[in-house]
Amino acid sequence: MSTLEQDIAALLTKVQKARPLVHNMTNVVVTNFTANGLLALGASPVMAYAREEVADMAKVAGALVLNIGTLSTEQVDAMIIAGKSANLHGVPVLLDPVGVGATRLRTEAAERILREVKIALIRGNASEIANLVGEVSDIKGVDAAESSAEINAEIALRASHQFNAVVAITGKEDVIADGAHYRIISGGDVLLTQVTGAGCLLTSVLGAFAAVERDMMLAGTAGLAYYGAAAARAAERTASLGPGSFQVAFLDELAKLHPHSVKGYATIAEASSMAAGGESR
Ligand SMILES: Nc1ncnc2c1ncn2[C@@H]1O[C@H](COP(=O)(O)OP(=O)(O)OP(=O)(O)O)[C@@H](O)[C@H]1O
Ligand SMILES: Cc1ncsc1CCO
Ligand SMILES: [Mg+2]
Repeated sequence: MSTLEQDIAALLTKVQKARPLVHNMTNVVVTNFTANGLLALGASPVMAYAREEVADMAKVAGALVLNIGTLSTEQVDAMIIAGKSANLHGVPVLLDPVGVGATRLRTEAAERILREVKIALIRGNASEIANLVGEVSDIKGVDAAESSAEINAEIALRASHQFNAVVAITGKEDVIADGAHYRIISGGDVLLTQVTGAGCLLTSVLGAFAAVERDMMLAGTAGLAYYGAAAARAAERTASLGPGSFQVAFLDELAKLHPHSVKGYATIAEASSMAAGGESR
């Protein structure tokens, strides 16, 4: 195994042993799926929203995940309280900017969160991250328009500079960037697009990895690779049956993940920044 493969394998074991508490402030569509997905992975989910308690919950969590999928102004106020508490106590904060660019409320909420809270990792689809960096990109509700991995890598690098955070853009291929480098992770299955909240759960899964690893580029890479591998494994068994069977099998595969599960099901390609030629190493 390469060093990176060894590092991400060690991280999966760490998540499974530590069972990190992930505090999710997420949307009403995906709440149950997110909790079950985190449990399957081996993490401990908690959802807490009241402004009176979020600072206390974020303080004791391993990671805080902010997801604006069904936001209200009151909820964003509470997210900022939680985020500031997490920042104060060294708890990594992740942002899923669901539907940014689709409405002014969403765009302004994401901008406000990024201004007032130090975000360690942002994960969104191509349209969401493009809109965050001020690129005009088609967004239909919460779903992304088509984009290529190379264009996404460039946008992720830009976003990571702009927000001083690691940025993951997911889609057919996932990219993750830390300002200087990016990686392209291939895995997953198109059936994930038929399961609502596949992206939202992924952000929370990245939260579980971020809880046990301070290097967000490494934590994010591990989360993307294992998530993609679990989906590919589930699709192998259930693609002919449809999205319902796939969703169940996917949860099962998250629960069955072991350090070697990525091999043959997801690949990680490493590259330096586009300015340096974007060569694979
Ligand atoms: N065409 C595809 N083929 C394989 N995997 C895919 C494809 N599209 C998305 N995925 C995978 O689906 C997961 C969710 O990514 P996606 O970009 O669809 O999130 P999203 O748009 O935020 O989803 P949602 O809003 O439903 O939560 C990722 O693991 C990604 O790799
Ligand atoms: C469908 C949907 N609408 C708002 S959030 C959400 C879940 C996927 O992001
Ligand atoms: Mg999403």
